[in-house]
Amino acid sequence: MAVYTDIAEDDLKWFLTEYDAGTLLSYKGIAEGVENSNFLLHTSKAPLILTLYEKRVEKSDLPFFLGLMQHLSARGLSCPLPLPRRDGALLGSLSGRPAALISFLEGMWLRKPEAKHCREVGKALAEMHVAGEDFELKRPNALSLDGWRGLWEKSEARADEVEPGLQGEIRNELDFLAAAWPKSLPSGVIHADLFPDNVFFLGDQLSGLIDFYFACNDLLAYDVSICLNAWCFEKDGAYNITKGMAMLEGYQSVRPLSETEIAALPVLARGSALRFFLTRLYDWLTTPEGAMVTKKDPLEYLRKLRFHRQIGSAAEYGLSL
Ligand SMILES: Nc1ncnc2c1ncn2[C@@H]1O[C@H](COP(=O)(O)OP(=O)(O)OP(=O)(O)O)[C@@H](O)[C@H]1O
Ligand SMILES: N[C@@H](CCO)C(=O)O
Repeated sequence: MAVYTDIAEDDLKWFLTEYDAGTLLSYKGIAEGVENSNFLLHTSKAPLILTLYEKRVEKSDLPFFLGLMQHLSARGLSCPLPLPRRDGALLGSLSGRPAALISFLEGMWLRKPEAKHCREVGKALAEMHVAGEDFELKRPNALSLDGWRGLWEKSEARADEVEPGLQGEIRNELDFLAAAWPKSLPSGVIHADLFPDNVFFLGDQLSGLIDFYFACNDLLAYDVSICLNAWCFEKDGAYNITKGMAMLEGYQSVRPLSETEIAALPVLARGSALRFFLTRLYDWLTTPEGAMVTKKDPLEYLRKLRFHRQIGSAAEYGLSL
């Protein structure tokens, strides 16, 4: 579930008076998601999403996330649009949490994406990268090299409980990535978490991107590698080159990758696999048994990391070089 904070109906009604959002007809908590508390609201005007930001989200980052959605939406990207309050602010407060109302996006996320969907995702990712070019706010990626090391240090002592030998393997990986990480690739605003549950489709048509709460400034091709990891592997752990090819073609139909970006893909994919391995490992080791949050399997990302280690060139991802 992801309703960490409950809301009282009267508080919500009071909160809504700050907006031109109509009167409350109904509301319910949304079970999906792990980071924040989300509610679906029906008002006399429109369906809306209410998000209460929980402790892992820095309040000082919220203007970046909400401003980015506004910016991308103004440039034609389909993503939730934050509703301004009557005083113009995008952020309010409810049940002691920072809170925002955002537009409801029609569609569903795909449990079994196919190559044609991967192509759409690649294209939408590139469109987001282009639309983000003139976004003025900046947010460094807290989950890049330095952040990985910090996260690892919190889990390291217990890592071998998850798989024997992990301690040495991950230490070596961090050292490798610190030495090999590309320094001068094109950078800009990246989504940084564009997994299937953050992309909505209506039929086969992509209807929008959600969940910009990891968005930041980083290497654009790193975002591509996140999507290859999240979309192009099968449940049995095998890389699906047809999906990879479709995703990369979709991306390059909007923003062609440079030769240096292409050459860096295997290293970037190792980094992004490690990033999701580490956050999942930390959650795995720290989420108490019985908590109502579904823990995600860190080993899925360890297997992906091992796959990228034996990649010889980006052609193996489905790129025609
Ligand atoms: N704008 C929106 N329109 C429609 N549904 C939405 C919208 N925003 C969120 N949702 C619903 O709420 C769920 C959780 O949202 P979201 O992924 O942003 O939460 P989160 O807690 O930040 O999750 P995550 O674990 O992915 O970081 C989504 O899967 C979707 O069902
Ligand atoms: N997409 C992340 C979780 C939310 O950020 C994962 O699958 O580990």
